[in-house]
Amino acid sequence: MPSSPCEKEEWGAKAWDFLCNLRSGSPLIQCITNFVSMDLMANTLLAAGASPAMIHALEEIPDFTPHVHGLCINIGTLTPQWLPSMKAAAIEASRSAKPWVLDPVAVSASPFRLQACNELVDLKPTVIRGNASEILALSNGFSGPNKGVDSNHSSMDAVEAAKSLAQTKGTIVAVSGAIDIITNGTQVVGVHNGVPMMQRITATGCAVTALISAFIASNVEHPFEATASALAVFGVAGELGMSKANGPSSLRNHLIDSLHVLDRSTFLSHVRISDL
Ligand SMILES: Nc1ncnc2c1ncn2[C@@H]1O[C@H](COP(=O)(O)OP(=O)(O)O)[C@@H](O)[C@H]1O
Ligand SMILES: Cc1ncsc1CCOP(=O)(O)O
Ligand SMILES: [Mg+2]
Repeated sequence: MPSSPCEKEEWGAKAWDFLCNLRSGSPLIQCITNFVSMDLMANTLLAAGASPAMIHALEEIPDFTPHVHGLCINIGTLTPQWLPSMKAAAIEASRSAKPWVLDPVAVSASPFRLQACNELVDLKPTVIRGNASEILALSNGFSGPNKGVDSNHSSMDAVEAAKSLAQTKGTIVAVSGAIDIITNGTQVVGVHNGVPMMQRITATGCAVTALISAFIASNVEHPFEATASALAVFGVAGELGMSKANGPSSLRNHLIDSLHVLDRSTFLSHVRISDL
């Protein structure tokens, strides 16, 4: 549904303010993530103005996690050895009232992964962000053949699954895709930013999940709006980067550069967030 000019301006201004809060506060974000995404995730957080720390040893969680502003947990290269760290960090974040985000990468790939994800969801993430196939699988408890870490569904196919997951688990759910969907179980918002070539760079989904962690850590009173804002900022950076890129490899660099230099008027002229 196209947004009215007033609605568009309100969302744009809000999203820009949330980015300013992130830049001025420079939140410390702990990421327990897959080996593929560590570099892009850390560079995305730095370009946005946050401070990333990829710290995942179980022995370090009690010392380190109480001091972070936000936490990002991503099961992309999950092994039984990593799961206890993820759970301990999630428990510590909840105990110290720090927001945290779960990225259920390839959740349907195996019963082990689905079970691990369900256990993490029970630890009450502030936000779950996945692609459409992942949110459909997590919401429906489906484990079976899918397209690995990539999606073979459109985000719009997962609106009802996302709402149901948000309602039953009491969390915010974000489904990325051509239109990013954000829901708390009742309200549903769409972000119409980004370019299709973002799917041709590995770990862009992981990176935007980390960016959501930084946005909600910097705007703790408004996790729903901050989640939509993070997706819009990342999408706009992708659009600006695409105007200079020749393909996925240069887009990756130009997206990071665009995120770093993003200014208010450029952002406001590109942002497209609306109620669905
Ligand atoms: N067709 C598309 N058009 C515009 N942006 C897209 C498209 N597909 C994905 N994106 C953007 O790429 C980023 C990664 O999303 P996605 O590819 O769905 O995640 P994942 O890598 O976890 O599968 C998100 O910011 C999303 O908005
Ligand atoms: C390719 C791959 N394999 C395991 S994790 C991973 C990265 C997935 O990144 P994204 O979910 O952002 O596409
Ligand atoms: Mg992903």
